[in-house]
Amino acid sequence: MVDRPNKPTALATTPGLPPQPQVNFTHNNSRVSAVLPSGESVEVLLFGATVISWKDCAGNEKLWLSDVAKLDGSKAVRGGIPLVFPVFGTAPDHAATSKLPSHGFARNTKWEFLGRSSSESSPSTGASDASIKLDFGLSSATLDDKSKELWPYTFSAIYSVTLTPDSLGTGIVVTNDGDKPFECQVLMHTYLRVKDIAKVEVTGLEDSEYIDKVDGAKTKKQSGAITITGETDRVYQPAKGPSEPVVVIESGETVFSVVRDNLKDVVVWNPWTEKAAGMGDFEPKTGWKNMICVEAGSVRGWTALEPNDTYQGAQTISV
Ligand SMILES: O=P(O)(O)OC[C@H]1O[C@@H](O)[C@H](O)[C@@H](O)[C@@H]1O
Repeated sequence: MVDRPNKPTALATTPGLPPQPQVNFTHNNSRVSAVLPSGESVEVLLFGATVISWKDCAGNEKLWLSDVAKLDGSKAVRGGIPLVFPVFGTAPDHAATSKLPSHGFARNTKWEFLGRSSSESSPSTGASDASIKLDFGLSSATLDDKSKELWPYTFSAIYSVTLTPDSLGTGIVVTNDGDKPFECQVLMHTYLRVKDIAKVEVTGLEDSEYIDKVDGAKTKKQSGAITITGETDRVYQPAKGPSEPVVVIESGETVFSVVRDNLKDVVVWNPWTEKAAGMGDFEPKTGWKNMICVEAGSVRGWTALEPNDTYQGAQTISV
């Protein structure tokens, strides 16, 4: 080959364009992470398409992740945002899903990375407003044989994780690709990190009915803001509709605001002392003080999909 002394060298960035979001594959391609030019980042495990980290531009972690969470695909992740599909908890009375593991197979199955798309910073202003969307796919064609046997429906799902400088969005699109109808439930089981649960209140669910899973599944009505003073496991039917934010306030300051699109229910969960002590993958044991799960989903009743029907649901968590 002839050596060319004046050969052009590759440029690290295109001149005139502000820096763009970066995507990296790590841990033997089992994780995908994205960093915005403004410094915010997100990391997603292909196993379960589980978001395991979301950091602000100063590197502060926004999600709670157990110190001993299994990140090797041997168990659903304790923390981050596990995706619950096609059943919430177990449903012994729902024949089609009764045999599935608790919270379904999506959080226990390796998803495929489908690609990224980004919106760029404006070259004219040079503003750091770039965002990135990472897409993941799961379908009956790639599901393991055991799950296929337990839930013999033909489906495809695309899960999108969108990072902007001040928000994280997760959204799912499920399509019935088969010739028989199926029913499903969906939930984004988000573990939000807080400094001290004693100083936390959750607003936006005032006057909403909820099923109290720690009190014999009684139906109750929320009066005022939610505070956490013991084991809490509630399935809310928000009275104000999905665009009314569910807000996590700590020491009087808003720390998270969750807006839902087509996810009609909200689960609020904190295991408190005893339940945390009983979970082998929950560390530190005092971790319940630093987390609150605010889980956007569609879990009261079932979403029925006829052949070719599509269901879409999404949440945006702003900081
Ligand atoms: O331990 P898992 O299967 O991850 O579930 C954690 C919690 O998830 C919540 O969504 C449920 O409402 C709780 O009942 C459950 O305990």
